[in-house]
Amino acid sequence: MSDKIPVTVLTGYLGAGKTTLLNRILTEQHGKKYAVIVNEFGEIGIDNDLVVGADEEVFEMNNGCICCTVRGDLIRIIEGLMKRRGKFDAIIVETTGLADPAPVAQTFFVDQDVSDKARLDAVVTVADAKWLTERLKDAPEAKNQIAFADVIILNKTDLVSAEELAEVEARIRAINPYAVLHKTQRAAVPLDAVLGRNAFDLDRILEIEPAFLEEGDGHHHDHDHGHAHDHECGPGCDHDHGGGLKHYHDEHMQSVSIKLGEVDPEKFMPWINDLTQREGPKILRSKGILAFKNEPKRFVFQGVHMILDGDLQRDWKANEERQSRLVFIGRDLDGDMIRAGALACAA
Ligand SMILES: Nc1nc2c(ncn2[C@@H]2O[C@H](COP(=O)(O)OP(=O)(O)OP(=O)(O)O)[C@@H](O)[C@H]2O)c(=O)[nH]1
Repeated sequence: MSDKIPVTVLTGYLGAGKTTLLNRILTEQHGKKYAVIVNEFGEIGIDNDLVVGADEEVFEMNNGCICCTVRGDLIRIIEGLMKRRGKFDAIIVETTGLADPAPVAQTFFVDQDVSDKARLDAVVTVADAKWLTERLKDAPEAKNQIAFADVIILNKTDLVSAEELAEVEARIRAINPYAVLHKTQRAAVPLDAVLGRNAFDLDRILEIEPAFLEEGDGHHHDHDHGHAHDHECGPGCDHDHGGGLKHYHDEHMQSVSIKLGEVDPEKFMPWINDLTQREGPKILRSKGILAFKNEPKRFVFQGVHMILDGDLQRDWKANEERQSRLVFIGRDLDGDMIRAGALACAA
């Protein structure tokens, strides 16, 4: 048991602060070596590029339905890591904001090879104090992420009043009275609040999810995809949720990914500001790494609805192509309009 490698699953809805927390963990003086596995919604990997850390290795899982392709991918990556044992002290899995944590957590129990060598240390859920209340109404994944958490990081307390904070905390407690909860700005928590918790409690999960340990028969899928449209699970999906929580895949969620060359900041800044102000309610998440003309540093922007952040970060490396990449995630996005607007910012 004790020589099993601990795995921390980092979850939380789009833009809650998972990468912020991950970077905080990785930049702290910990003297440990972590393997980081990220799984991103959207065609162009941006997140893995924003994870800092010279010592860590970052592995990217495929996009897609976490219960099918991604789970196979997760197993494959972990098995690969196991072959190189001794090199890592722990594994951290950052799931997409749209992922249901159940199938990820389940992997550590139902897959024999994985469960022989790795143990789920804790599910850590980052919650956005500003937006969680809204998401609990329209995004079942957000609720499941809270329900499954052993540790909850209630982040972005700077964006809400004391009353709003108390309200969102009460909502969290109504779903999950057990998790240890930390209120933070910029996900500032001590490392030991998140790692090495030995907190995953299978009995509690079986109470809320009685079928958690049951592997499906490989054909039967009764997880609810949120609407009438039938979801085709790919081969290899052996995932079956019985009773307990409802599990959804939000198939209305789209991502628009754009690549272009150098960008003119004089065009880009007003465009992105205007776009996120106008379309902010629909754009749940936006992010990009931009090559501004005549600028040696990479400009990184991050948006959650209409709240935008952006700054110049590290230099472009000599061997790196000066390419701009943008991703927008949301419902009912006008992809053509967004794409045309972005391309018009070319330098
Ligand atoms: N105001 C405020 N902004 C924050 C805080 N923590 C993180 N952010 C910002 O929120 C945005 C999203 O943070 P990320 O850490 O990228 O969120 P994420 O959960 O990894 O996002 P996805 O992986 O896309 O789902 C970034 O612009 C952060 O700088 C906070 O405590 N307060």
